[in-house]
Amino acid sequence: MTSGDAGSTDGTTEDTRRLILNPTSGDGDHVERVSRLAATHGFRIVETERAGHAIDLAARTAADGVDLLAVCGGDGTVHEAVQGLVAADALEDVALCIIPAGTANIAASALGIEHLRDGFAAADRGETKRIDLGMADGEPFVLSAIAGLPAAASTAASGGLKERVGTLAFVIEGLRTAREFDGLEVAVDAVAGDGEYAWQGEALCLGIGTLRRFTGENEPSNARNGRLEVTIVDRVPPTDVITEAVERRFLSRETPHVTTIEASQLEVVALKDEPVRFSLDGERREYETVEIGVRPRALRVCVGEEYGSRT
Ligand SMILES: Nc1ncnc2c1ncn2[C@@H]1O[C@H](COP(=O)(O)OP(=O)(O)OP(=O)(O)O)[C@@H](O)[C@H]1O
Repeated sequence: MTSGDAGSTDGTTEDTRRLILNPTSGDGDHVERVSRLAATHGFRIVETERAGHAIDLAARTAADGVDLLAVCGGDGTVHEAVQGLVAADALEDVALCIIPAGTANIAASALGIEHLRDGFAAADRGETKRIDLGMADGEPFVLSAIAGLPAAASTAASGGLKERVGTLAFVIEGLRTAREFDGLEVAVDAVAGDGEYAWQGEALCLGIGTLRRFTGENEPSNARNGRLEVTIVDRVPPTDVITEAVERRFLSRETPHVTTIEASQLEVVALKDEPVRFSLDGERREYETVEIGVRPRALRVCVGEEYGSRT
């Protein structure tokens, strides 16, 4: 195994497949198994040694001649690896394959990769798709940018709840876990398909999704239309949100307190003195003003068979 700070290849082995391994993600019991699978599937491993390390490790892959980068960890590790590829301008040279070993693994799951083995199988099948990349003030995100709910809520809502009420389940889960909640006073200006869209007021939450969707069916987004799914939930009592989530799911009805638009870019401005706290793929960020856009189909990813046949 190569240490995290190892440089490029030693010249004696072909190193076009590399795997960044976060040994601390999930419950941390995946290292041995992943090491064995990586060897079988021809990946050279580099382990992360600290938070943020996957950014540097990914940034140097293209220069080292890597064309397939596997990332083993959860959504946070994937987020960092993509940051590294963007920083090195390497999105065209290096395809990404997620090997799920985190707590929630929302990105892997959205791409049809549920288990470690599925990740390696996807790498071997070699089918890649181009997916949209969200950008928040220049920082890429794969899944979503969420404001207004505690960070814990931006991980997956429980499967059962999601089955019952659809993708808005994450809001309900957030309300359940929030001990105190201040609301979110923001102005949102978006460029939508049919013109400009402006919203201002107090929201319960704001969800901006690429691979992740917040309303509609339980299916994940295919993240290939060059647009962000923007969902604004007004500040209303939790019971209203639950009712509306159910109405949306089962009656496909537009509901008064949940606004969904598709936008190619938007600006979010905090209307209070304090910055707005966002979760970018689960990583915490704060902004007084943030420009959020999308780079259409900028990221090449390996996909599971089911995703491949669906899109
Ligand atoms: N060697 C390391 N030591 C400590 N922290 C690390 C190390 N390598 C990576 N990290 C940090 O671990 C954090 C959590 O990783 P990640 O989000 O991938 O897993 P998770 O939280 O278990 O899963 P998920 O995000 O899917 O719920 C990341 O923010 C990353 O910066």
